[in-house]
Formats: sequence, structure tokens, C-alpha cells
Amino acid sequence: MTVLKTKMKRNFITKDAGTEALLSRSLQYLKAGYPVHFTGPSGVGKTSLALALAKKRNRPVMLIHGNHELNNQDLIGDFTGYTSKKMVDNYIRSVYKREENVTETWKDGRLLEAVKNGYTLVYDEFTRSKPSTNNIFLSILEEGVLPLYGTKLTDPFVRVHPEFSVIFTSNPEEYAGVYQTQDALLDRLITMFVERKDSSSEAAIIADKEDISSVQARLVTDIVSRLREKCKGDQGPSLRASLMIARIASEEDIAIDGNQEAFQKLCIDILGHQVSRCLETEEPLKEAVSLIQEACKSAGAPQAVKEN
Ligand SMILES: Nc1ncnc2c1ncn2[C@@H]1O[C@H](COP(=O)(O)OP(=O)(O)OP(=O)(O)O)[C@@H](O)[C@H]1O
Repeated sequence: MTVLKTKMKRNFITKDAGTEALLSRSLQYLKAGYPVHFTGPSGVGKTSLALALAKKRNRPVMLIHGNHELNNQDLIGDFTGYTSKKMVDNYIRSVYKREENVTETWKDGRLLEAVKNGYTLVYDEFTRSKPSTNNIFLSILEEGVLPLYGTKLTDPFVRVHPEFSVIFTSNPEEYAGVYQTQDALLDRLITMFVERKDSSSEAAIIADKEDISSVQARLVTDIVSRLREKCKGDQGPSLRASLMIARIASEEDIAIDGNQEAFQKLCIDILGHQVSRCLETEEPLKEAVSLIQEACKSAGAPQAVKEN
């Protein structure tokens, strides 16, 4: 179970006005009692944004990851076994009394725990769970109750704590492994699109998180943005790839210099497969390698990068 009750280590950086504004609007919606839903392509920072927003509420945070095997037992809870209590009374030698009590042990599911205690629930990638599993959120969001169906508990439902709130994240529906969401659920959420940041905002995040300068960070994000432009739609390498390049280069002492072979090789290893997947040519991998080399060379050495 993932309950993030203590201070979250993950550093969320809001250096661009767009992210700052999105965060503050989302907080207003949560305060007004509406669940917020962040959607957008992979690696744009939806989960990070959801966790940063959850942290602002100053309530314990419960994190659930959507997956097709998630079910009502995980969410509501289940009987996990038996507890037995045995009492043997042999105080008087001739009298032997034995009493045994067996009770079933119940363990609250993650959703029930969050609902009862007024946690902030971050339901990451919720469209990876089956729509039938997510139906339970309809009663929570509409009637303010969590129905305890399918359990042997005597209460039919649990009332939702007034401090309880939910933040959902999802990838768009064309992504592999996601289910279509029922309109009834989407209708109850405030859905906001999280867009890719521009090269300079991504560079600010990287320079903050990794041990490299802002000029070096900008060189990395410029290469990645240039390659992203070759991909259609929202495909292509994300901020995650730029962070990988920055971290490995810094830890392995690889000079962040587009003219250096070692750096080009690092970029090819990290970006090659992703770039090749979004190219519609006869030999996508070969084409991806030459595009990466070209992007590295035109970025050149860090001092050649101009800050905006
Ligand atoms: N504003 C930010 N500040 C700091 N780090 C960030 C920020 N935005 C994104 N990141 C970093 O970028 C990476 C991708 O972010 P995240 O996992 O939140 O993206 P996502 O959109 O949820 O991706 P996916 O859809 O693949 O799950 C992570 O390493 C995260 O720490």
C-alpha cells in the first residue's frame, strides 16, 4: 500500500507560468470539492503535478496506480484470514475447559482508508483499470458514499469524509493498455490537459534536479525538442529522456557537448528507439541515428547555446 504520509521527497519545480497557473487553478477546484483530472502525453509531468497538488492540501496522500487487475478487494478491502483465540481453563485438576473463538480479519482497502480518513487520493493512470472497477467512483463523487458491495460487512456503505479529495491522471485514449472511460465518470471530473513544456522550461527543471548547469541543460533539451519535432502528434522523447541524458552524463563524466562522440552515443542509446518508432521510413532506426547525430552537431558545445 502506498500512503505518503511523510514529507514527499519528489521535487516539483514550477518555474514556468503555465504550470504555476495550472497548479493554482487545480487547487481552487479541489477546495471547491471537485475532483481534478490531468491528462496528457507520457512524461509531461502529470504524476508529478498531481503529487505536488496533493501535497498542497496538507492531508495524508494515498497513491493508487491503475492497472487491469485492480479490483474491489484492493479498493474496498477484504477478509484476509482468521484470528483464533483459545482459552484453556484447567484451574481445577478434574475440570478441563477449552474455549475457542475464531473471527475473520478484515483489512481496509486503499480507497476505503482514504475515504474514511479524508486523505487526498492520487489515482495515477486510472484508465489502466477496468471501467467496471472505476464505477465505484461514481457513488463517491455523486452521492458522497462508498458502497461496500461484494463484502460481508454489515454496513451497506461508508460516508465520504469531508476532507477527502481525488486527483486522477491518465494518458490519452490512443495509448496502449488503456480503457475508454465511461462518460458518467468523466462528466464528474474537471479534466485539464497537461502540455509539453518548451525547451527552456524543461531545461530549468533539469538544471534544478541534476548536477549540470543551465546552459548544459538547455543543450540537452534543445536536442530532444528538435527530435520531438520530427515525430507526429504527441509522440517522441519526453522530459524523462532529457533527465536520463543529464543524469548519466553528469554521473559518468561524459562531456555535454554535441560534437563529442561519447555524448552522441549516449543520446543515440537513450533516444534512438523512441525516435525510430515515430518515423515512417524504410529504415527508421538508421534514420533516427542520423537525426540524433545531426541534432547533436547543430547543438554543438554548451557555450554555443544562447539562453532566451
Ligand atoms: N515540474 C516538474 N518538476 C520536477 N520534475 C518534473 C516536473 N515535471 C516532470 N518532472 C519529472 O519528469 C519525469 C516525468 O514526469 P511524470 O512521471 O510526472 O510524467 P507523467 O506525465 O506522469 O508520465 P507518464 O504518463 O509516463 O506516467 C519524472 O522524472 C518527473 O520527476
